[in-house]
Amino acid sequence: MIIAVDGPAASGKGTIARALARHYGLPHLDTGLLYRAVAMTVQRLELDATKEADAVAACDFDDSLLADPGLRSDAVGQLASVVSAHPLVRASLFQRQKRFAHQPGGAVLDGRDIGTVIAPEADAKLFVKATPQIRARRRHSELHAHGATISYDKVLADIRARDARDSGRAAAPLVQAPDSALLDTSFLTIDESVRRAIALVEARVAA
Ligand SMILES: Nc1ncnc2c1ncn2[C@@H]1O[C@H](COP(=O)(O)OP(=O)(O)O)[C@@H](O)[C@H]1O
Ligand SMILES: Nc1ccn([C@@H]2O[C@H](COP(=O)(O)OP(=O)(O)O)[C@@H](O)[C@H]2O)c(=O)n1
Repeated sequence: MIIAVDGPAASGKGTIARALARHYGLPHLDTGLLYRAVAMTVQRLELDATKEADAVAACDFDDSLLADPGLRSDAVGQLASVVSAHPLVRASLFQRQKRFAHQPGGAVLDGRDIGTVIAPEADAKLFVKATPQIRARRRHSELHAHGATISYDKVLADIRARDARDSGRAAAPLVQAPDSALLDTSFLTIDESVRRAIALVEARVAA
């Protein structure tokens, strides 16, 4: 079974995708980490994220980078949404994600374009959302728990900027797949979100 989980920054899609993977005994891929790794490589090599050729050169990162806690920073998230707008960057990461989705037994992937581009044939698709203010509060707490000193206002502004870039780009924009189930986590606890997500997947696969 392939499960696609998409949604904007800090909507809870990663938390839900990990829980679904545990529940169904499936491997999970956080595809945002791939774009974050490209962004961090651009940063390290002092390349220009706005230039497609520079961003493509950074796609050749070492997989050990995917475990770097620095990938979770707000600055890397921002830069990830710049490099991810380049069609050749998306093309360069496409096969890896497609292969992961189609491994024997299936997989859970979360990102922005899983249900629309990477695995439009997924058995179940969820689109996770929450208000920008609630997402900013969650991300702010998360960043502070990891030692960052960024303000709530800056996190909210960055989330809004990233939403606009991710939704406004021409290549694989963040958009709800028409055959996906919408899950608004704004006023749900993590446990409630996960229970709701499992129920939505069950309903999809039974249909
Ligand atoms: N329903 C929820 N209620 C409260 N906090 C949540 C909820 N879902 C996720 N979180 C927390 O919000 C933060 C962002 O969640 P995450 O799943 O990483 O979002 P995304 O993958 O969409 O960026 C994490 O610290 C997570 O524990
Ligand atoms: N499938 C994906 C996943 C992430 N991305 C890009 O990578 C950035 C970081 O993604 P992420 O999922 O790690 O971000 P969060 O939602 O965790 O904040 C996003 O803002 C997108 O620009 C993408 O374009 N396509």
